[in-house]
Amino acid sequence: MKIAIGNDHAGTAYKFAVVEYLKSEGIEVTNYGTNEESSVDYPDFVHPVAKDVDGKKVDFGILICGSGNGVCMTANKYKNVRAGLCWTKEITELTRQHNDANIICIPARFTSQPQALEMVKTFLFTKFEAGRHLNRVNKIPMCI
Ligand SMILES: O=C(CO)[C@H](O)[C@H](O)[C@H](O)COP(=O)(O)O
Repeated sequence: MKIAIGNDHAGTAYKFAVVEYLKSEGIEVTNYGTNEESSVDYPDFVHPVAKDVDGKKVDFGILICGSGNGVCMTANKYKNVRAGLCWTKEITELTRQHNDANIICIPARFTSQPQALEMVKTFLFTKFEAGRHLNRVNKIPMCI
């Protein structure tokens, strides 16, 4: 499995914890996020992740900022990206099972670090249910 990860200054500490977990599992990860806690602009660290997911260079993306919303909005500009904002294990399961999300967006300022790690594990290993959900996911891209 190949993963791309990105974060702004609000997500730096959580990013390091997530990368450590991924590496301990033998998962290949490309880190596009800032490694500093000084203020940066989140889109600069989202576009490379979204491009890799959009171009199917990686299986999944992980994005972390303060609220999770800015990274999510940016990533969802890409045609083949389905980025889901997750704040509980259950929401994370649903974003994979029902929405076939390929990027998880984590709000570092509104989740604990153990919770963020639990969500990452859940996201990577929960399968899309397809069926009725596939019809709906296929209707997401804009037709205009
Ligand atoms: O919400 C965000 C983007 O919508 C991100 O959470 C940023 O991390 C947040 O905006 C950063 O805020 P700061 O006051 O500049 O640290």
